[in-house]
Parts: sequence; structure tokens; C-alpha cells
Amino acid sequence: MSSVSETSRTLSSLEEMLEALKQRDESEMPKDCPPALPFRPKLASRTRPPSPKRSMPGTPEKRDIELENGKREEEFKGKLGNVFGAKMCKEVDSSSESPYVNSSAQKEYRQRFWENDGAKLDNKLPYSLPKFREDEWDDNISYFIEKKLRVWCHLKNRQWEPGQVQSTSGDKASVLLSDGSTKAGPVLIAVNPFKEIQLYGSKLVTAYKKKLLDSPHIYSIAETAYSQMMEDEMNQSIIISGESGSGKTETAKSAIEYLVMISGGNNHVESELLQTSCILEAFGNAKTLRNNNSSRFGRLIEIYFSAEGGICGANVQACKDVY
Ligand SMILES: Nc1ncnc2c1ncn2[C@@H]1O[C@H](COP(=O)(O)OP(=O)(O)OP(=O)(O)O)[C@@H](O)[C@H]1O
Repeated sequence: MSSVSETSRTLSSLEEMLEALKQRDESEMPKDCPPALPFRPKLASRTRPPSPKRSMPGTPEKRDIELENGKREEEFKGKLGNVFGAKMCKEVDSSSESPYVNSSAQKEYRQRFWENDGAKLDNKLPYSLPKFREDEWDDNISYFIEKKLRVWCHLKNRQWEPGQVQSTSGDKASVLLSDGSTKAGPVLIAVNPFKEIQLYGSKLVTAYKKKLLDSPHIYSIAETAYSQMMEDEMNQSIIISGESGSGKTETAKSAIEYLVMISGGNNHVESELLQTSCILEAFGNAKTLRNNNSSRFGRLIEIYFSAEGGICGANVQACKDVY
């Protein structure tokens, strides 16, 4: 009985307090104040609304874009074609996440590293480190223009948009903004066979290297990347994506195997790469319903090649956990 009376006393005092607060709010509220907005219910699921920073570009028809110098300039559909508009872009802030960032601060850092430690380190290593090159930015730009490649531009409104470099002058480039679409290189769709198949090995490597075979294969993708790298002297990327257990790790190993074999068979680097893999897998793999040896982390593998096309080093980075 005593607990019931205690509860009713607490409730009534709470009600009194709420009433007092309500009266105070009403007395402070201006007479012509609009009614309060309806209560916004919480999202039922755990889905997050899209971040405005990552939102997709809007319609390319006619937009007002703030330029680097603070002026605003209208961008018209069809000024230089049907879908594109042209604008000037400057070198972007080095703190941003663009893969195309090549700010003066970064250049200075790499130059300092190379002058102080890089050269000493290079003498000790069994392979050569990639050298610092002053003209790296210019090289990239002329390559992008020639190949009509898209670049990501950081606009003044903090949005990223893809565009095509048209010309350069000094530290500025004239970029034709696109409607948000872009294209990638060749795409391979591979199905995990879940059994040993006779589709790998040195004979097939030779066949793909000599272009005797052109059927879809990870060797064919690796061959294209390698020959484009040698031809254009530009970095190439192979992105392997798919659901858990689809065979990404095994496919990556086949790509490395191919690159090692066609570049002169530097077994030293290959064995080190595979050993690194063992250590990473020991710490970062787990058995799941889909895969007995599932990598619970992403992997960025960089392979460095000499000008002659031989492998001279590699770098493996484990990225964030996968959920
Ligand atoms: N090309 C292949 N030939 C034969 N078996 C394969 C092949 N690719 C994958 N497998 C089999 O499928 C299993 C899962 O492959 P893998 O670990 O490469 O998948 P994954 O996509 O990396 O998975 P996760 O994202 O979970 O790490 C392998 O352990 C192997 O048994």
C-alpha cells in the first residue's frame, strides 16, 4: 500500500512540473507564432538517410556553380555539347579524399622524403622504390587529355563531379563536367567453381601472354592491365568485387600469379606476398556461413614494376573490417 501512495505522489508532482513548464512556454510564445510542426517519427529500420556530402549530382540541365574565385557562373546544357558544360577547376585541397589529389604540399613531402631517406632506403632494398618525379602532375594531365579520361573535380560547393580535362594552363585545367556517368575498363564476370579446374597454370599464362587465347579469364584482365601499364607508363588498377565466398581472394591470387610469371618470375616478391597473406589471414579471417576462410577486412595490394616491366616491390594494406 505504501508503495502505491508513493507512486501517485511522484506522478502528481511530475504533472505539476509539466503544467508549470507548459504555462511558461505559452506565456513566452508570441501571439502570431505558427503552430508547431507535427512530430517526425523515427525511422523504423536502421537505414540511414543518404549523407548530403555524398549525394548524387543533380540534373545537368542548368546549374549555378560557385567557382574558385567566389564568382558564380551559370552552367548551361549544350554549351559545349548536349550533356556537358565547361568550367575551370583549380588544384584541390590536399585534405580531401580524391585519388587525383596532387597538391604542392604532397609534392614537397615526397620530394623531402626522397632527398632525406628515400635514396638511402633505396640502396638497402633489393628492389628500387618508385622515384619522385617533379613533372608527375603534367604527365597525368596529358595522359588524361589524350585518353579522354574522366577526372573527379572538387567544386566550391563541396560536391565531387566527374569531368573530362580539355586543356591546361599553369596550375589550372579546363574541365568539361559530365552528367555523373563514367566508364571503366574491361569487366570480367567469374563464377566460383568450388572445385579444382584446369583453368590456371603456366601453359595458360603463356597462351594469354602471347595472345593465343582471348576468352574471358582473370589472366586476360591482368594481361590488359600489364600491357596498358607498359604502353602508357601509367598505373593500372584491378578491382575485384563480389559477395562473400564468391572467390575474390582466390582471383586476386591468380592475378598476382600471372603478373609474377609474365614479368620475369620474381619468386622473391611472390613468396613474400603470399607469406604476408598468411599472416593477414591468421589475424583477419574467420569461418562464416558462406565461407570457411572469409576475409573480414579489405585488402589493397600494390605491385611496383621497374621501367623494364619486372616486379621490384609490393605493398599490402589491410583496410577496414568488413561487416
Ligand atoms: N577459382 C577457384 N577455383 C576453385 N575454387 C575456388 C575458386 N575461387 C574460390 N574457390 C573456393 O571458394 C572459397 C571461397 O573463396 P574466397 O575466399 O576467395 O572468397 P572471397 O570472395 O574472398 O570471400 P570473403 O569475401 O568471404 O573473403 C575458397 O576457399 C575456395 O574453396
